[in-house]
Amino acid sequence: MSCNATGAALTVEGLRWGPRSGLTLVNDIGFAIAAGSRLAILGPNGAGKTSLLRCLYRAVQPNAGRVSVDGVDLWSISAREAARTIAVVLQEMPGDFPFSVRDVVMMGRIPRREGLSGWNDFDRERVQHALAHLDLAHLAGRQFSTLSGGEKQRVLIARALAQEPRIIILDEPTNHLDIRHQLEILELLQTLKLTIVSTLHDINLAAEFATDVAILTAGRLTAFGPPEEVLSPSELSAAFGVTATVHNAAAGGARFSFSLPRQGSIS
Ligand SMILES: Nc1ncnc2c1ncn2[C@@H]1O[C@H](COP(=O)(O)OP(=O)(O)OP(=O)(O)O)[C@@H](O)[C@H]1O
Repeated sequence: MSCNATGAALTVEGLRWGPRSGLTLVNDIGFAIAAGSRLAILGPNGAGKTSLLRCLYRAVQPNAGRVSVDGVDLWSISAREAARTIAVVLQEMPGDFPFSVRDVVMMGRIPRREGLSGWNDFDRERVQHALAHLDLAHLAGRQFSTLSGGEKQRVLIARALAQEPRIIILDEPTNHLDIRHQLEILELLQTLKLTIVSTLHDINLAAEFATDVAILTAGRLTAFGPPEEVLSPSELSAAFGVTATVHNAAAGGARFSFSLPRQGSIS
């Protein structure tokens, strides 16, 4: 990753996807974010957040609608070109993965390799840079499978950076992380000039991290916009079926607490 790398604009129009006919998990979704934005996708379990992400990084082809990066339809370019543009950090981590940390980060360079050529000095330099950026240089020789959940997560983010993408898509990147590492990872992502799209379950973290927030409910986009507009008690209460209370809104740093509603208090 070059520290001077820039993000790309992402536009989603009329997006619909389901794994089989009669089952639609992503339903008529549309939004646009500018280059360098950080979009947090929120919503209850099973709302379709991961399914939407899969459409955004070209893991599945939409049944309708389109996803464009800087105005170019993601399905009009090759898979390799898409992989050079979009890096993905997923929740699932293979348990038995016989590679060193350096090898795993090097895998990020695969879409950038020419033909069957081996790694060159530039690839090695990019990997070293990504390792240093995530404070992983001291773990470079360690077997990936021996790392803690938080360390693995940092390695996967380093792999994404080594890819030199314009957009990074992350599925619950703060899972497995203690609060300090959660804040560190989100701060690191904030310092990049790339476009970031991430699902998050922690609404307070999302409020601090995101420039744009999307709320998904039952496969549909029910709210989209800047966090100060979208993250309201009424919107959150409706989406999650809880009672959301806002604190410190006047100080500019809204914080929410949540409780189960008393019967009849949520429509
Ligand atoms: N290939 C599939 N076939 C059938 N159902 C699926 C498939 N993929 C996902 N689902 C179902 O679709 C719904 C949405 O799944 P998805 O993983 O996108 O939700 P999510 O919002 O990411 O959930 P969570 O917050 O729990 O991770 C879930 O009920 C899930 O079980």
